Amino acid sequence: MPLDSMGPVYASWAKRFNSDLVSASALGTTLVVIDSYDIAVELLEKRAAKYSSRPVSVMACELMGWDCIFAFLPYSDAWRDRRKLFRFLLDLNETPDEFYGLVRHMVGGLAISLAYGLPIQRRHDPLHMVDAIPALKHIPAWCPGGGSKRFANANKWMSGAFRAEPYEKADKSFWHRGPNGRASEVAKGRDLEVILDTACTIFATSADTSTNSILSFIFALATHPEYRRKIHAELDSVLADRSGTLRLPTLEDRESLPFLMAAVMESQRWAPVIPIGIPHRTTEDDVFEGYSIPKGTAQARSMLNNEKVFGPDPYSYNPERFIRPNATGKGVEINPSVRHPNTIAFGFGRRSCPGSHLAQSTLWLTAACLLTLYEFETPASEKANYVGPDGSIDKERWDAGFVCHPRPFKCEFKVRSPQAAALLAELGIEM
Ligand code: HEM
Repeated sequence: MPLDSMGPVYASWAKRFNSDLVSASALGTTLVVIDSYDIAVELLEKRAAKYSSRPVSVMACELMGWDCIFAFLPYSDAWRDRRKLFRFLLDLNETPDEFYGLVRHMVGGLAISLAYGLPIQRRHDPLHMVDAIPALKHIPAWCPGGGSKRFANANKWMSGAFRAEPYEKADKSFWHRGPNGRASEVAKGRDLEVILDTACTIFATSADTSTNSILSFIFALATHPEYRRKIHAELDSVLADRSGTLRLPTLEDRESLPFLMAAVMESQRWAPVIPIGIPHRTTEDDVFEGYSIPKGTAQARSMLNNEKVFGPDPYSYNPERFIRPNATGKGVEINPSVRHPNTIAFGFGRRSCPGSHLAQSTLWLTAACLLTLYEFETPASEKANYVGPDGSIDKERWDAGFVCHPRPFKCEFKVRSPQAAALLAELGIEM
């Protein structure tokens, strides 16, 4: 059973056995790999009452102390309570180089503000946890045992620090947030454990995932300058006024920037942040098209690199797979007949990602602002380390555990035009 690069391995099983449903057993646990969107919907959504628990991970929960993150809890009242409070907190807010650290800091700060209502300073925040995002990638996705106890102990302090330290600092913000005291009413009626777990879950689940999705996007465009140039032209046509003065993009611009949207969609597909999803676990025996799926079976997915869904060369970065000429024939638009990767990337049914809208907005807005202001590219001397002669990315470049991200890569940023420099100056950012 692979513990690394699971997405591509599971996809290769589906291909080898020519089946959208492949089962494997190890250490007394059965795992079913689903390689079809329709089957995932049928089992994980339509039969959600049976398919919404999680495999018990001794390593993650008991040894590392991550059971405070409700993403790993079985389907239970404890999970329901935390998930309800999570929704409330989101609604309330509505809304190895330097750049690695900056992306981490930005996303970590957003997560802390959401979870605890604390403002985050630009860098070197006294709330140092922002820069020490929990290493979700180390958590074995479904394996009930496994992993070293020494490693687990070394990580256990993190869940304590993530849970207790910021809460103490934010305590007041729960009781005083909002002019009508809505937060106070909701928070006061709940057990402190639920509040601590929910806030810590927001931070733990959003920071690592969003950071990695942004880093993958930067990596994709740093190694594919031809697409970056197309996006720059598109941004200029939408964001510059007649005199050439640029403005920053907003979420309302999404539809007017189809190529940028396709580039974002393709980076989510090409480098899935959670390549096999977080496995679900059945709580009752089931039968699907003659196959028996016993109680306790874990299900993982591997569909984002599926060529039946997304077309040929699924391991190549190619935003064009999502676009088609528009009605005027002069521009392009998103092709609605190709599946949107978000319908897979954020999971299925009752356990699907409750932060998906926030994650999508964060990724799109970061991508749009970065490209409006900067050019970035891997230095020519480094390129051969990342990209093969056929344009494909070396698989060794990915740290492909449970949560996937590009390994540290070199990337040079420069302000892309005098108009971009003027916009930065207007924003008060000194160059
Ligand atoms: C690119 C970013 C992200 C990706 C790709 C992602 C993906 C996922 C996936 C695949 C799952 C498992 C779904 C399933 O079991 O069917 C999940 C669960 C979860 N996600 Fe996300 N996520 C992202 C960002 C976020 C953010 C920003 C937040 C919080 C603000 C968040 C909060 C959660 C939580 C709490 C769960 C557990 C849900 C449960 O077990 O009930 N995620 N996410």
